[in-house]
Amino acid sequence: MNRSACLIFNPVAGQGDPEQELAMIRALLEPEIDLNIYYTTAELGADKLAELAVKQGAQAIIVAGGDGTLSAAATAIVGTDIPLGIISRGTANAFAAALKIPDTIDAACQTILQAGTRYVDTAYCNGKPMVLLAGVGFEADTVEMTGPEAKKRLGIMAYILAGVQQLRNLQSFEVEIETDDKVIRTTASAVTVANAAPPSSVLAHGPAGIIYDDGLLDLTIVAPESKAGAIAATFHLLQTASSGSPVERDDIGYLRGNRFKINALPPQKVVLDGEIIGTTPIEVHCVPAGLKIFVPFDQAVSPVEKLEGLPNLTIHSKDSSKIQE
Ligand SMILES: Nc1ncnc2c1ncn2[C@@H]1O[C@H](COP(=O)(O)OP(=O)(O)OP(=O)(O)O)[C@@H](O)[C@H]1O
Repeated sequence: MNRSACLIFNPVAGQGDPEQELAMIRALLEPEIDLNIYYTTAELGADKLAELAVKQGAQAIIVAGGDGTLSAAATAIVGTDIPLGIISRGTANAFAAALKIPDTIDAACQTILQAGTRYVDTAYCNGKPMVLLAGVGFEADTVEMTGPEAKKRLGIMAYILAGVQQLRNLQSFEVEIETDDKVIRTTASAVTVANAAPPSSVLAHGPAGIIYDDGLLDLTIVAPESKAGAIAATFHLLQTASSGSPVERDDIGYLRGNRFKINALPPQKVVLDGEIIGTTPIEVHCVPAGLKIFVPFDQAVSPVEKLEGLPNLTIHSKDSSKIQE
């Protein structure tokens, strides 16, 4: 019997030809997977469609769109244990880059067909699901300056150009960061809390590598004192992001934790997985192993437990004395 999956397809994502892209996805997947195809519309987003797929008991959910579509769908999928297939068709495709999964349609479909999966952490920021990162300050201002027209015209360059423009009027703010065991106060231009981050999200790359399955979040504080310092700090972060080594500058700090409360004065804009969600304060906490995603074979992790299917199975949780059947 064929596998089955719900395919959530955004017909306006990215700069390609959606009809051709859908035809390619169907040609690659349908010989082995029965697809139930849902199209996103301006009114009916990927979050609602993924919610419907979960309710209908989908065996797997495949999302074909940009980061916005993926992020919305993830809202309904976190914690369900339904495997998520990612077919990136957007501008930045930060999810694929951060989670180290292929970003071409062909390779993404092959990855789904191979059926290897692994768990990745997710997080919640002010009650909203977060797969990648929350940026306070500089990054949020950059995203706000990058309009849809510029994205269509320039692709990823639009973000870089907005970032360079933003450096000209670099603002700093007072920030208070609270973890489970300490309160940190400093002056900063950008604070980024990352669960996973592509190399292009340079402001997230203070620590040596952002680990997306360690049950922890990585926080980076960038606090340059001048425009020249900001350029030098950004360049240093670019290097550490590509080499996987930690930063070594006084104006960049980092720490790991499973939850952070961040307050800023004056209040700062906040970008969550590429979308502006409002202003500080924010509270972010990690959801260890919140999503199960299809990954290429060399990254797939064998499950550590398989009990379902055993006869007369009951599992007693020692914590809550709950019985799962
Ligand atoms: N049928 C549709 N018509 C108009 N807008 C749509 C439709 N389906 C989804 N959308 C909108 O598409 C946006 C999400 O697009 P998405 O982020 O996936 O692609 P992108 O902008 O090309 O990529 P990226 O996020 O990488 O820049 C959402 O704002 C959503 O409301």
